[in-house]
Amino acid sequence: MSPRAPLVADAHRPREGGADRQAVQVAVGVLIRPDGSFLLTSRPPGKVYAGYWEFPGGKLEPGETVEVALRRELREEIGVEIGPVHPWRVEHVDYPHALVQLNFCKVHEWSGTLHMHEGQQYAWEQLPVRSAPVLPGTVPVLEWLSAERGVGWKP
Ligand SMILES: Nc1nc2c([nH]c(=O)n2[C@@H]2O[C@H](COP(=O)(O)OP(=O)(O)OP(=O)(O)O)[C@@H](O)[C@H]2O)c(=O)[nH]1
Repeated sequence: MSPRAPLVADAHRPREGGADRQAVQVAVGVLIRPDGSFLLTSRPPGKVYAGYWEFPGGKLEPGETVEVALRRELREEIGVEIGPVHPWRVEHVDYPHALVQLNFCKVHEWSGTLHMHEGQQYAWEQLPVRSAPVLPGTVPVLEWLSAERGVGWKP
């Protein structure tokens, strides 16, 4: 099966790194509470798409697996130690600033108290989400969750 074509964000803007740039690997956590609510965080000031809402996570460092990177990112960014990591979906997004491969993982167990170490905001969300705007690469995840839950919702 051929890989799905990347989602293209801000198509009118030039692509940094040219057309054949390598995908940057990103580990992303979908933290889900027993009542089905899930955690969204806002991108910190100073980063691309600052203020946009996303699932917490970040880029893999050299030699890291997705799981190792996710554990590190969630410890660093939101102050929790996560339990089992369940790989869920992979998505490519072609942004002006980078081509990214988003490795979404579900997480149902964690310890520690949420603490936003980078000045983010957070929200435990249900569908349809109230937080806005949502990062382009995050929108499909909300559609997948809607489909899984049988909730008719389009952004
Ligand atoms: N964490 C996260 N990143 C996402 C999501 N959707 C999405 O397109 N991305 C993209 O994936 C990339 C993640 O990079 P990042 O800047 O958050 O990673 P990082 O924390 O390692 O940043 P830094 O080390 O550059 O400061 C960004 O290009 C971001 O736009 C999402 O739901 N969560």
